[in-house]
Amino acid sequence: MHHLLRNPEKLAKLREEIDASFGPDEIIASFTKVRHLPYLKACVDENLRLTRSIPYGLPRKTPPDGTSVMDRWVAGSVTVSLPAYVAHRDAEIFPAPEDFRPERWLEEKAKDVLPYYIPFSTGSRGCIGRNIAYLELHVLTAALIKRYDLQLEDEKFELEREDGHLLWTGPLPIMFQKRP
Ligand code: HEM
Repeated sequence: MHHLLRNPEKLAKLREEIDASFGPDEIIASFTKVRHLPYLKACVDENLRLTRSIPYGLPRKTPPDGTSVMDRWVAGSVTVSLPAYVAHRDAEIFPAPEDFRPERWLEEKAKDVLPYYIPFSTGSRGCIGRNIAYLELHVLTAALIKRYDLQLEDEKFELEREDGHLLWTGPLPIMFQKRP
């Protein structure tokens, strides 16, 4: 929500898509309905790219006989990790990586970057709750944007973040006004 409020033209574009998909009496649309909204999905993905929930690289151990990691040989039983922060800000993969640009997920080459997109980690220990997370993020974001005009109290407001096991965010003072 913070990214959207800092980028009002993206919020307006998203609202247009959401308004067109809700029926006149609908307040909360079903996931079946909102899951296929391309710009909403792009905003959720762009948010997860920029705001990783785990601030450090999740540790993995190489197999006892060693293995090759990005064309480099790494000995056995060595702890290796790739923080999502680093992968998601590689400018060769995600040009202008600090910008909140949902449009990048709608481009033709979006599928090519998926191996570098790891908000839920990957492999056998990857997040088993990712589908629930997508469901909640889609339904909640769509419902809030449909129902309220949202505005930051101070448009230059910077969100505080604190690294722990998870990344904690500080308060986000938003003004809500019910839409007619
Ligand atoms: C935006 C929301 C979420 C993010 C970004 C996220 C991210 C992650 C990540 C990166 C891991 C991998 C940990 C590792 O590799 O060591 C993980 C694991 C896990 N997540 Fe999530 N998660 C989210 C939501 C959820 C939800 C909603 C649930 C449950 C309803 C959930 C349940 C789990 C479980 C049980 C694991 C451990 C899987 C295992 O070790 O086999 N997560 N999550």
